[in-house]
Amino acid sequence: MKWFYDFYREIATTDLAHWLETLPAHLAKWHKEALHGDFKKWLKLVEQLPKTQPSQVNLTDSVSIGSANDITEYQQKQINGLLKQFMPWRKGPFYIHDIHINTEWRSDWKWDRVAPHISSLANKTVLDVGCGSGYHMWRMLAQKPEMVVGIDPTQLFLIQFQAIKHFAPNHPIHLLPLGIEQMPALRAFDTVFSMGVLYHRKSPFEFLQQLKEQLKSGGELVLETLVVEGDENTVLVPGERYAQMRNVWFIPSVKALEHWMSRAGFKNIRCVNLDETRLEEQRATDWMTSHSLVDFLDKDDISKTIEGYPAPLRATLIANR
Ligand SMILES: Nc1ncnc2c1ncn2[C@@H]1O[C@H](C[S@+](CC[C@H]([NH3+])C(=O)[O-])CC(=O)[O-])[C@@H](O)[C@H]1O
Repeated sequence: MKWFYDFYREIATTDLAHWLETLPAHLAKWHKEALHGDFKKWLKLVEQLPKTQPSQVNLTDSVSIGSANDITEYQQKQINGLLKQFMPWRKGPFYIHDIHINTEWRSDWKWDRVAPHISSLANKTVLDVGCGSGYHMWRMLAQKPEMVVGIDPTQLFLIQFQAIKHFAPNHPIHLLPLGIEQMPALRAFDTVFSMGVLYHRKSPFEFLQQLKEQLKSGGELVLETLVVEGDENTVLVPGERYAQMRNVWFIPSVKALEHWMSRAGFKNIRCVNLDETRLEEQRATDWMTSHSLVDFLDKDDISKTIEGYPAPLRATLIANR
């Protein structure tokens, strides 16, 4: 697939070149499987997006590409209709020629909590593990890194990412449909982000190790995850569901997570932000019309999930390899 060939060319002469020993085989396998389902239909729809010439790309305080004045009314309707085919849009918001993709999550609020605490990304090589539709990668790009690479195994997120990238194609930003477990130990990234993924992993220590193996010596890990109140020995392992999510395994306290990170060999570990998820941050919209946070909390006491666990509390921790 052309997207991936472009990426191979871009990394061939960089520290990421080792990746080419495994990546083509993983993507070839993925491609064979993907072309059976919805992905094939989505791919055709992405190709129907009209080519436009955006007059501006603003990534500093939003992800905003082009304005309505750059295109005809007909094109705006066409773009809107095609983008709606990629619902549900969960992570954003995006503004494409003034079409507001009002996503379920205000991912910009998470970025506002994280960004003040990270080292500058200028001229850096950056990995975002579990990047979703790539919203935060676009915001990272505003700091002029050398390259931003995201990995996320969810097909719809790859399509949403490519739909956005269609309107701003010439930026060093790539999404690959991989899980972290498919990554060789590259030790080549200056900064590795992993936001909203740790609690989905069955083995958090293995996950921390996998993140560490992507970093250069001295490189920075930015880890954002669900936490609970408690001491070094407090960890919530919920039942089948947590806030209706099925695949949630470990929700540690900040102290426990710091301890885990230290055992995994990270240095200079610090928690830079702690925040309760507000109902306004995750809600149903015209672009994601099904259930959202309000339906996942106890309606008589929103400090609890409907399963009776503490409501989502998220922490950002930063550390170095
Ligand atoms: N093995 C895996 N390897 C990599 N990614 C994975 C894996 N398994 C699942 N994911 C991906 O991790 C992301 C988690 S969402 C966070 C998005 C963004 N970072 C955010 O901070 O808003 C949070 C949530 O849905 O709870 C999804 O996009 C999965 O496809």
